[in-house]
Amino acid sequence: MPSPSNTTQDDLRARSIPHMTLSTGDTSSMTGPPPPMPHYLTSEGRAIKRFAVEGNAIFTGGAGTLALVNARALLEHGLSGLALFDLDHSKSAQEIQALKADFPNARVLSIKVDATNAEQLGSAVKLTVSELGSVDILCCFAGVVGCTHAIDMAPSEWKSRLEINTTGSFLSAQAAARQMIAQNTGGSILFLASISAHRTNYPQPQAAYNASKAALLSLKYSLAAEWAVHGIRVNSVSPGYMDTVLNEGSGLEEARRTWGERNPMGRMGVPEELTGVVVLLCSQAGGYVNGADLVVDGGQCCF
Ligand SMILES: NC(=O)c1ccc[n+]([C@@H]2O[C@H](COP(=O)([O-])OP(=O)(O)OC[C@H]3O[C@@H](n4cnc5c(N)ncnc54)[C@H](O)[C@@H]3O)[C@@H](O)[C@H]2O)c1
Ligand SMILES: OC[C@@H](O)C(O)[C@H](O)CO
Repeated sequence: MPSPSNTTQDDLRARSIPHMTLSTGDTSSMTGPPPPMPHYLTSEGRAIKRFAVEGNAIFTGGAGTLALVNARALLEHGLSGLALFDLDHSKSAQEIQALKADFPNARVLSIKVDATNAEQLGSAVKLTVSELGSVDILCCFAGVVGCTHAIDMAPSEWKSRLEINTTGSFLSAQAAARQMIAQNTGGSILFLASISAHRTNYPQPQAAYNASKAALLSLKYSLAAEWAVHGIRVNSVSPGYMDTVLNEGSGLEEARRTWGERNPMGRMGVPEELTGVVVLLCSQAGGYVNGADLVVDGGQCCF
């Protein structure tokens, strides 16, 4: 595994734009030919489907509602192989069987992995590579929410939200990026942030969840900057209130009504409404999107 310990930001920048120095405005500083255009921008490549998804993808939280809907969308756009990492696949066994039946030409794996455990992640990435051949896309969907007033929150609850939502996403990205760098193929990494990273939710109190998701917005900048030199893009998606099990349950009936009323479109989102940006970020159409966060919330953040 390459060791980044002696690599500075300047080294990385020099390697990523080797054709020019870092002085501004003076075109005489161009010292060589510009790098070749990515193949999908060449005249030959323009004919290809820009929203085609190539290679193999890992989804953490892979038995969750949003993960399964978005994994299906990637398969519909050409994904070759899929590895669903989750603590518990039993609750979604039927949906996973349906994916396998609907895409008989794709390989679909379910692997029990705790996304907060670096060792388990490393082993699961190795298993994915031995079964599918490569890791080209990582979508970090593992996440947990909880509604507790900050004043009452136990340290254990605070730590648990950050451990799964933030640390888990970082460790998953690190494990996948190590593999992508070893392959020398580049790749796309996606964090599931939330509008909770941008705004405080109303009416439910969820300070720990919000902080854990806001950290992902910062993390994707750092990783996008560090790993672009390896052809790895790192972005995030911030959904608003989507109608999934995460937002069901006793005590949330009133909140669900409020979320709809405070949305310019007057409703929560349905999981399929997230797939457009996920396909974009995982396909060549998103080839120059790096370090970005795309909000999909029906306008909830307008107010
Ligand atoms: N549903 C929404 O409205 C909404 C909005 C914004 C962001 N999100 C985010 O989207 C992601 C998916 O949400 P969802 O609605 O599909 O929820 P979900 O509960 O259906 O899916 C989450 C999955 O993560 C898994 N998981 C939890 N901890 C894990 C761990 N340590 N290791 C591996 N897997 C683990 C769970 O088993 C579950 O299958 C979450 O990160 C959530 O915070 C959801
Ligand atoms: O902010 C929207 C989501 O992150 C989340 O679904 C919600 O806040 C959980 O109650």
